[in-house]
Amino acid sequence: MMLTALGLMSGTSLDGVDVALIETDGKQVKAFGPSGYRPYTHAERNLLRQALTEAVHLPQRDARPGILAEAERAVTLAHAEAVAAFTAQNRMVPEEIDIVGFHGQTVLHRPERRLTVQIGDAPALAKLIHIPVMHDFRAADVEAGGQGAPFVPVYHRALAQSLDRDGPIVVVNIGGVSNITYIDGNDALIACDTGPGNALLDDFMFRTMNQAFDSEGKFAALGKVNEAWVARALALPFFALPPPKSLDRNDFAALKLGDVAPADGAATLTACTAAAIARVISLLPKRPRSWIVCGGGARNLTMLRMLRERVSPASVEAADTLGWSSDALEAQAFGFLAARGLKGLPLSYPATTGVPMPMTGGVIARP
Ligand SMILES: Nc1ncnc2c1ncn2[C@@H]1O[C@H](COP(=O)(O)OP(=O)(O)OP(=O)(O)O)[C@@H](O)[C@H]1O
Ligand SMILES: CC(=O)N[C@H]1[C@@H]2OC[C@@H](O2)[C@@H](O)[C@@H]1O[C@H](C)C(=O)O
Repeated sequence: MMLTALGLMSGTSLDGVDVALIETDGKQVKAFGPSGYRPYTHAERNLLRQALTEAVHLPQRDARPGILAEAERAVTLAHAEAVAAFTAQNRMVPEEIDIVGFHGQTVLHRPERRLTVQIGDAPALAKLIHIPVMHDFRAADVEAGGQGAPFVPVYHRALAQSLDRDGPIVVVNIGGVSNITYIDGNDALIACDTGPGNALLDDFMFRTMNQAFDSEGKFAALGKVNEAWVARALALPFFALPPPKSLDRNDFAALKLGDVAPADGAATLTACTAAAIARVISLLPKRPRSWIVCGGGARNLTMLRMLRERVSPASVEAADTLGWSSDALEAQAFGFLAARGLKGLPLSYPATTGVPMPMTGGVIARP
């Protein structure tokens, strides 16, 4: 049975809520619907940054001490507004949407402690938008000993099935953190986080240039890469670990550039992200022939160039050039995952998160 699923994603970049509609049976994507975006206000972004700091000490996933309760209310309301604006703009009524996939906002990710925390009140959201809401996608996986991330690989696989090209293919998501899905026919689905995405670069641009990000990678294009610094960063043990593996947004926050010219710093951090993605090649069964890039990093032309240089002679394309949506892809993925969760299909596998057996997940809150 085909479902109309609305995915809601608030990623580690803390920029806003992505909304996307898809029609799917949880196996194939019948159609992409419209998508939308509700940016966080400055106040909300600050609140989320504080929540991330406070979450470091969380003992369990349902605890909301201090500012976390306020941050959770803000996340829930921002998502309710995002859905209301989306349905109004597309002249839809709640009855036309079968299920909402609500990722929430990750504030802490510590799979080694069997702990991953996404804030957002799904029962409250369901009541506000009058649609059943699936949430807590990562919890069952982490409880069973999995990494709890990445979760988009099953969606990457569904999209890649419609492509007519020789494998292996890698789909790369460059968000706050970067992750990859390796697809080689029906035989292999391997996934992991690869290292930093845009988060270190965004934080650096904010500190040195008072800008939220390096638009199109124009600033990094003016700088010189400190290759020795990149090589030292990539010597950290995480990069040599085989997949599956995952990261918290702030796992590399201690990587400091020291005293550098801002453009050189931006170039070096951009190169670090590209090099960390390319580093995964030696951990995969075969050398990928084709790289498809999605997430906000796909708009960073310097990032794409640096990745191209490092994975050559394989091709590197932005997902949009294939008719996929770089921006809406993760939100679509959580709509797709909600449909899979409703049907009891696996969301994660031993080779995507390290969970001992294919695992379904998600919890439903009804209005
Ligand atoms: N035009 C652009 N030029 C360069 N970089 C951009 C552009 N637009 C967005 N980005 C980068 O992409 C980031 C947002 O990416 P995205 O929305 O994929 O992240 P996310 O979903 O929050 O993260 P994650 O995948 O880690 O959950 C921005 O913070 C910025 O660094
Ligand atoms: C714990 C968590 O929220 N992880 C995010 C983060 O952002 C990118 C990368 O790290 C990925 O593992 C994951 O998001 C995507 C949507 C995923 O689960 O596939």
